[in-house]
Amino acid sequence: MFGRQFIRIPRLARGLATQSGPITGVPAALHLKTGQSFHGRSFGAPKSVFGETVFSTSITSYTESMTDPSYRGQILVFTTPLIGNYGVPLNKAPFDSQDVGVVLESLNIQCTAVVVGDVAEKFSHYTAVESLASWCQRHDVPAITGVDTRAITRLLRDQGTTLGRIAVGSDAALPVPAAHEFWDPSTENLVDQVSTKTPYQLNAGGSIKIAVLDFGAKANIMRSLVRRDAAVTVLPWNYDFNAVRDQYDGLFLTNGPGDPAHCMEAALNLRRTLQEWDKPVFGICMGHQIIGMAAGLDAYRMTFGNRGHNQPVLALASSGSIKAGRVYVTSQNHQYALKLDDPFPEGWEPFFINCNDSSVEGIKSTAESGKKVWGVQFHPESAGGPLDTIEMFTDFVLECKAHKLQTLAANKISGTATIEPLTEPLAAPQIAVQA
Ligand SMILES: NC(=O)CC[C@H](N)C(=O)O
Repeated sequence: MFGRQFIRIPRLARGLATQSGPITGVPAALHLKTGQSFHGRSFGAPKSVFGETVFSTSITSYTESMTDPSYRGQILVFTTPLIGNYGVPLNKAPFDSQDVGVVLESLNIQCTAVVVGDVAEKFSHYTAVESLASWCQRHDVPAITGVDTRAITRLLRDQGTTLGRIAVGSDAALPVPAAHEFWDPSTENLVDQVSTKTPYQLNAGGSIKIAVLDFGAKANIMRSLVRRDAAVTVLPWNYDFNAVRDQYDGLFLTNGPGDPAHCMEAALNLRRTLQEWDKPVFGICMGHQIIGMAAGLDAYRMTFGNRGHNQPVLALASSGSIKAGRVYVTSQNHQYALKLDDPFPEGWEPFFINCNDSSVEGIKSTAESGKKVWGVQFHPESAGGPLDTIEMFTDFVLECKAHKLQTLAANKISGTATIEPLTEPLAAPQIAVQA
């Protein structure tokens, strides 16, 4: 009914559109450990890889998702059928006090491979410098198009996250490998592969000092702290923060890939911190799981992880900008969760719960505990949005400032320090959602 003339691209858009890198036409397949195969064409690196097959329901931000270190070891299936239409930006920013050296979430593609229904062969965006295909090829990441991602998603939604293989070229015609041949990324400490090896600083002149334990941080977490005038010191995931904690006004624990059980060392260090130190602590995703483990909760592997930018969570308690009884739409990427123990460990309470599957989405220290500790399973800073909970960063920074002021005032009374004036109120965060 709709002839070609009705979907013609206007002249201007045609001018902006750029040819993609080559879609090779080489055969490729997704093989699942459960025996199913999906056949399509390769548009990425000409090699075969194993990984954990997961799906994301995000409609935008394929570039942010693919550079999120939490996707390490995973074959990422996008449920949105057309991927690649706005290309890939130049992933470099000045490494200075205002930014963290990258435009996306990290410098490299972090997922093991991508699976899309229909890769865009032309792209158009004012920041784009290359196509999704050429980006994958340059980063040696296999990618497959022309498969029924709806069927794959329905399968994963029924049987849960499944180990898989992207087979490219002649491998695509081979039968599904034997079960024991599939590589299981959860057996490895992936955090150790993506965490910084040496400490580094951002925005050294900031008005409060935050230590960040890096489990595989998304760059937008650092930006969200720096934009609120925090001086940020990024430490390796297993750094013993207790040795340096007196220098800081707050502690932040980032997201990160894989099974949190591999990071028990960090949870035990944190347990001591929480017992002996009363400054604010905030954790996101893996960081939230580590806080929970330090508090005595168990983490478990979910059959169906949550990945996408449309996960609704219900606040069970009020704190700062968060109001009990409200539902917030959040960005998520996780396979593990904290158990909803009843009763919760003393001094702790559930903060958020997922509206779809009732999993724990956040915990916090109780008012009676005298502590200021929060962990959330979702990503308040999500670069692809939504930003419903972004003000949790402001809450954290303000709590760090308030604690600093109280300590200085107490020391002044005891004659051991002078009071530094608080800097002017925090400017409204300037968060630009990247295309
Ligand atoms: N984004 C994250 O930090 C993920 C946490 C953990 N790797 C999980 O899958 O649950």
